[in-house]
Parts: sequence; structure tokens; C-alpha cells
Amino acid sequence: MSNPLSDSYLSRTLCASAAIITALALKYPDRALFDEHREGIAERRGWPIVGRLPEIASNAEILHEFLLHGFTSLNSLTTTASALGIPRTISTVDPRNIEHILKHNFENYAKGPQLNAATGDLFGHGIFNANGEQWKYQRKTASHIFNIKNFRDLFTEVFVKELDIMCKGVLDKAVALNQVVDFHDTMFKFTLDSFILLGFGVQLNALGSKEKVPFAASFDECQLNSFQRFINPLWRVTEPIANLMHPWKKSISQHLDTVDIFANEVIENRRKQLANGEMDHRDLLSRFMEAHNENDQPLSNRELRDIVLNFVIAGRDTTAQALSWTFYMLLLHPRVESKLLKEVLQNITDDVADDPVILYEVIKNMTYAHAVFYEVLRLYPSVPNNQKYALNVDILPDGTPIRKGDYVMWCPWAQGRTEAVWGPDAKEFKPERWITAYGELRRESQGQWPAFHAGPRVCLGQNLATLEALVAMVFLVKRYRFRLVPGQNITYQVSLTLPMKEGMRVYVHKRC
Ligand code: HEM
Repeated sequence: MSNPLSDSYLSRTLCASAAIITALALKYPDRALFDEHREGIAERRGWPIVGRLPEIASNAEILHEFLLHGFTSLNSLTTTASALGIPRTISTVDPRNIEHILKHNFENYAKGPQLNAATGDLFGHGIFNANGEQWKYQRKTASHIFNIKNFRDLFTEVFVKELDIMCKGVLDKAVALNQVVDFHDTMFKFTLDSFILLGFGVQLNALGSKEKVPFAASFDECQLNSFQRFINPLWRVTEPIANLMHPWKKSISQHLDTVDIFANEVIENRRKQLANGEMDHRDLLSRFMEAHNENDQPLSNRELRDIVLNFVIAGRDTTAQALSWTFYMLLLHPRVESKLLKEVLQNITDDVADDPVILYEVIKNMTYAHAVFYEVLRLYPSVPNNQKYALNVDILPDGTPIRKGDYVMWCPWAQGRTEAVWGPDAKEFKPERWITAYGELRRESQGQWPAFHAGPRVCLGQNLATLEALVAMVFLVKRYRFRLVPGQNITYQVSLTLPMKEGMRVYVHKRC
């Protein structure tokens, strides 16, 4: 039997709630609760109380296109959006603004609390999350390995050696057995093995295993999860619920354990090698083991673990993705592939290929190969969106006012496709745009082409990545013809970087 007292209490509560929601909806008819409009910044109006959260959530799978559409539909290179639970973010593809944020007013823009919270359990206090003195000592320590001698005498040799393992162990077998290869997965294994060997002195041999190595699988899950936290304001609630609902699935904390075990093994292994005097050169990890942190203390195992994981994402993912998108573009553009092959055959004779020191010198001067790589990174930047946090008020070069506590986001994926930045053929894949009338490589400003970031935090591994990618490109183009397996959907996975969502399956043939 119903109780008249509790029924009337319930109906009064419902009426009061409806009245409050209506009043809030009238006060915030097109934006998030408690948010204000931002004068002078192009903005599409959203829904009452939640703002643009529903659009962001429903376009999360195609976020990069969604952002591009935002710039083109508002006909502005700088936009903003109000969305419940997501901090106010000003997005830009204007080269002047990007250079200002990353270079000219560097001190005002930091890695912010949102990034630290979303990626903290994976990247800890490593270089990608660090600011101030904590960042400086890591940058300085790591920079010592990127010297000409290492490039000439060590890095090229490692890349050639790992390529040889890939060719014999994966690609030649696929040719002989007429098997399909997942090119994307193979590139991830190649860059993982190469980087773990030259950075940490460990021969991992991921290329030798058919499956994904457990560390890599868990690392990818953690990364994807970190990214999802940016667009899911309720992640602290939804993640534990998801664990309860899917108890048979490995949870993020279990994936983190797998990742930690791997990093700790690498560290222990190195300690033993150092103790036995087995190292004949000082690589990344041994340099950090000898370094002192921002408090002038030797690094703890936890700090070393952060270093290892930050450098794995830097050294593995970005280059593997760039190589995958490069071959995707080559397969879709046979004209470009033939032109590249011509340059490869002219420069990479068997003598050159057999001598890493000469190979390094020859590759440095291959203009078209560089143009192909830069053009791929223009359309498929390995870091497709990136953000910083304003420590103080500022005005961007296009006049956009920035408030203290705003996030500023720049979007290289959208920028590469923006006609106002790259001209009417912005969306076309044209390596020739990187070559001057004198046949030299064109250099664009870091604001126009921020694929490797800009200013004091410009990518430390830019030259390493370019060398690795070009060595792989020239060897693979020279030895093999790849063909896409028809009917697959090759697209990106929205994440911190730009992986292919379902890989890229190819047939492999030897060139005669
Ligand atoms: C195609 C390959 C690569 C691309 C497109 C790329 C791009 C980038 C970008 C956009 C950043 C800025 C990230 C941020 O701070 O939010 C960055 C930073 C960095 N990259 Fe790369 N990267 C590549 C390969 C590499 C490699 C092979 C290494 C080797 C160690 C490396 C080391 C680093 C480091 C240490 C930083 C942090 C710099 C700092 O904060 O001072 N990168 N990279």
C-alpha cells in the first residue's frame, strides 16, 4: 500500500529537481554548467548544462576528423568548446600560435594537471610528464647519447642488424610461404627491438615472436586507457565499474603490473651488466643510472622505471607508426614509390648497404626519401594532438585571449589538412612540396610543421627517428614489393599517438 506522506515527499523532491534543472538550463542554455562564453574565440554552441560533451563523446572514435571539421566549419584557425567535465580548452592550428606556445612564450605553458592525472600511473614523473628542474635533468642526461659518433658508429648498425632479422625472420618467410604480414605489427616489433637494444642494451627479440610480446600488449592497453581519460570526465568512477562488469578481462592495474615487471627486469639486467663490466658503451639507461635527479640524488628504481617507459613510447610507437603510414601512402601512390625506388637504386649500392658508416652519410643526402617522410608526418603526425596548460594570462599572436588555467591544444593532424595553412592541395600526399626549385629540401617553421614539436622541448630523437625510418624505408623498398590485402579498413586508433586501428595486412613479393 502506498504511503501518502512519502508519495508527496517524492513528488515535491521531483518538482524541486525539475525546477532547479530548468533554471540551470535557462542560465546555461548552450554551454556546460558554471561555464562562461569566451569572447573573441570562435565557438559552436552546445546543449544546455552539458555543452558539447555529447558531440565529443559520440565522435570520440574519429576525434581528429571532428577537430578538423570544427576549424573548417567555423572558418577559424582557433576555436574553443564548452563541455561538462572537460576543462576549458582553446584549440588551434595557426602556426603563429603554435610557435608562440611552444617557443616564444615557453615559460608560460606547462604540462598540466589533466595530463599528469590521465597518464600519471603509466608515465609517472618521466620526461613527458615533467616540468621545471625535473624535466631539465632528464633532457640533459638523455641528450648525451644523441651525438654524431653514436649515429655514425652505433645507431645505423643496430637498425641494419634488426632489419636483417626482420627480413630473414618475417618478410622472406612470408614471400616463401605466400603468407600475409601485418606490416604495422612488424614495424612495432622492429622499433621495439631496435630501441630496447640501443637504449637499454637488451636483446628483446620481439621480431622472433608471432604474437605481440606481453609487455607491448599491456603497454598499448595502458596508453589507450590514458587517452580515454581525456574525454571521459568520469573515468575515476567508470574504470572500477568496468573492472567489476568484466572480471575476466585484464584490468589496467594488471596491465600496469606487466609493464612494471618488464621495466624492472630491464633495470636489474643493466645493473648486473654494469657490475660485471659488460658494457662497452654508455647507453641511455646507464647514463640515467649514473645521473642525479632534481634533488641531486641518484635515481631510485621507480624513477628509472619512469625513464624506461617514457623512452619506450618515444622510441617505439612514434617511429613504428610513421613507417606504417609511410608504406600505406607508398602503396596508394605508385608514382611516389617509383620515384623513391629510383633514388634508392641510385644511392644504395650493395657496398653502401654493407657499411653502416657510409650508409649513414649517403642516407643523410637522399632528398626525396626525406621529402616522403616529412610529407607522411604532415598528414599522419605520430602525435596528432597535444596540449599545454597556461600558467598565466596571455594573448596569442592571432589575438586570442588566454586565461590562467586554460588548456591550449594544437592539432597537427587537422593542421596538415587545413587549406589556410598548406594551400588548396593540403589534403593531397605530395612529397614534392618539400623540395625547392633548386632541388633542395625545404625547411618549414616548427609552428607550421610541429610533427617533432618545437622550442626547448623539441623531440630529442628527431634525427634518430629520421635515420631509423629512412634506413628501413630504403632497405624495404629496395628488397620488396608490398600489396595491400583488399577489403581492410585502414584507419587510425584515437590514442596519445597515431596507431592503425586494425593494423595493415600486406602481401610481400621480392623485387627481381
Ligand atoms: C617519427 C618519430 C617521432 C616523432 C614524430 C616524434 C615526435 C615527438 C613530439 C611531437 C614530441 C613532443 C611530445 C610532448 O612533449 O608532448 C616528442 C618529444 C620527445 N621525443 Fe620524439 N618523436 C619521434 C621519435 C622519437 C625517438 C625515436 C626518440 C628517441 C629517444 C624520441 C625522443 C623524444 C623525447 C625524449 C621527447 C621529450 C622531449 C622533451 O620533453 O624535452 N622521439 N617527440
